[in-house]
Amino acid sequence: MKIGMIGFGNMAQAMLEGFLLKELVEPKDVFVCAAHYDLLCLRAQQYGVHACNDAQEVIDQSELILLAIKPYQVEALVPSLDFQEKLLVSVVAGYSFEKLSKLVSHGNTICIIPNTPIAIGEGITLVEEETNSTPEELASFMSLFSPVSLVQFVDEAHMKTALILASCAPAFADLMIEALGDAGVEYGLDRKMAYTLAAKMLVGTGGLYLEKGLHPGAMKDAVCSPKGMTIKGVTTLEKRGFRASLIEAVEAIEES
Ligand SMILES: NC(=O)C1=CN([C@@H]2O[C@H](COP(=O)(O)OP(=O)(O)OC[C@H]3O[C@@H](n4cnc5c(N)ncnc54)[C@H](O)[C@@H]3O)[C@@H](O)[C@H]2O)C=CC1
Ligand SMILES: O=C(O)[C@@H]1CCC=N1
Repeated sequence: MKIGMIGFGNMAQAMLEGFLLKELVEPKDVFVCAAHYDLLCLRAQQYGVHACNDAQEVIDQSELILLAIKPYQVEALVPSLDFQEKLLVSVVAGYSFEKLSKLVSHGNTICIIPNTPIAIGEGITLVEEETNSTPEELASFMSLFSPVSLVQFVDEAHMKTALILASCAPAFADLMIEALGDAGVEYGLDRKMAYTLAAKMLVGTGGLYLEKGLHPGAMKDAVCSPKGMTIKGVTTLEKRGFRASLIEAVEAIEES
């Protein structure tokens, strides 16, 4: 399948890396454009994909088009494009199907929110339930995204909350890896090893939940021995409002 990417920043490159890793597309079948052509050419060369002059050229060359520009760039660009009855898959946060499809000429639309771990085939892709895509188009979309991510269909009312947990929270996890890494370095661990331990701990703890389905509180209790080491850290985090901070972070985005 020939795929196009309008916008070739962090999210587009993460998706492309996942698709290439799982051999879902070949670089010669990928067409990309971005705001700065010279920089685009350099990045496109790194992946072996085609750099196009503009978004219309991307659409001309592709069968399925991914829209990966910033939300504030959508109104100025999308209405000027002719999608030629091809499928547009938008990753733009804050653009529901109802809002985006009004701007799309001659093409069906699926609104999704992926997350950056899609680059290693461990992503989450939230898909807004409302779409005008055909069953064939939906099957094409699934063939691309299900090998690289957990695909979850979500109603429009809950897309924002789901995207905070799936797509914003990787940044929270990164803060945790960085902070635990700093603490490890403070006590003499090599920095790379400290980050690796923290990162693998997050992957394994998440995996344990997904595999066993235990309550997170029960998983925490299983680590805390009576009068042991872990409970001292847990009670310190509770006094400092660790869980409340995470809840407030979600609320801050939700209410923005
Ligand atoms: N970064 C993330 O983790 C996630 C991002 N998203 C969504 O992905 C979209 C892109 O975000 P990022 O990749 O993080 O931003 P970015 O700033 O890294 O990339 C934006 C890209 O759009 C290009 N662009 C700007 N104007 C253009 C135009 N007129 N024609 C063609 N390309 C143009 C820029 O050159 C750049 O390549 C946003 O709408 C965001 O809401 C969704 C889920 C997660
Ligand atoms: O921060 C943002 O706006 C984008 C959307 C979700 C993750 N990154």
